[in-house]
Amino acid sequence: MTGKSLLLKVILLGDGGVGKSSLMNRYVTNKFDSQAFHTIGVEFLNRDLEVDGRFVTLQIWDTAGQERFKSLRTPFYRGADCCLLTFSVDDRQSFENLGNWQKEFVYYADVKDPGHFPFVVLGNKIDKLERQVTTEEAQAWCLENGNYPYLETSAKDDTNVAVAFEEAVRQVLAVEEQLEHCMLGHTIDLHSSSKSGSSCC
Ligand SMILES: Nc1nc2c(ncn2[C@@H]2O[C@H](COP(=O)(O)OP(=O)(O)OP(=O)(O)O)[C@@H](O)[C@H]2O)c(=O)[nH]1
Ligand SMILES: [Mg+2]
Repeated sequence: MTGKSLLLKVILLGDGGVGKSSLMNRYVTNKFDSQAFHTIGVEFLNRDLEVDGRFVTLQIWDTAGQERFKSLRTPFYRGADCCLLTFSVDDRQSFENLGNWQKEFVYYADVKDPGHFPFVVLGNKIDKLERQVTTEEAQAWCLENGNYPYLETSAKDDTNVAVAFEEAVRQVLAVEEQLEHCMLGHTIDLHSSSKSGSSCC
């Protein structure tokens, strides 16, 4: 266990109305507003947590999903450590737009290696009875598009909300550990006569 707290920026993206602000507010303030207003631009809240013995300050950036606010949200993508691609299970269009959100993020965050960037997909509003997207098709999308973790949440009922943010932290820490491992591999390689040890990057 390390005593130093790590600041991680995670960003919530997805269509207007899927529940991004509700997820952030449920996680940070444990409140739910059934009459929430659309977000204009971006807002952020912090929460401290401990995941697998690591102390983390999670800086959660909540963005406006409506198309007319695109120019207000995209400047805030840079520097994100993890992207939560969010849709609502009762809104098929929001699921079909996941790929556009992924592309928008990669472009404006200037992600150099999208294949290794930690995305997590959230299917929100699972408390609703009338679903338009099944768990299986969401899982299939995640598998095909980068083997991303998929979690089904309800900001209303507080189902899997903490689990979703903890998963985001785990994904970032896993990438960080992989990088450290690669750097260690290179260090060893420099002092070794063999060419092994640098194949992971
Ligand atoms: N039943 C149910 N309703 C939810 C849930 N999450 C959010 N809502 C409702 O869905 C509506 C939209 O939620 P928001 O959190 O404002 O959605 P958003 O993604 O932030 O929308 P934008 O800010 O426009 O991008 C609100 O009326 C919420 O109360 C949920 O898990 N279940
Ligand atoms: Mg919002």
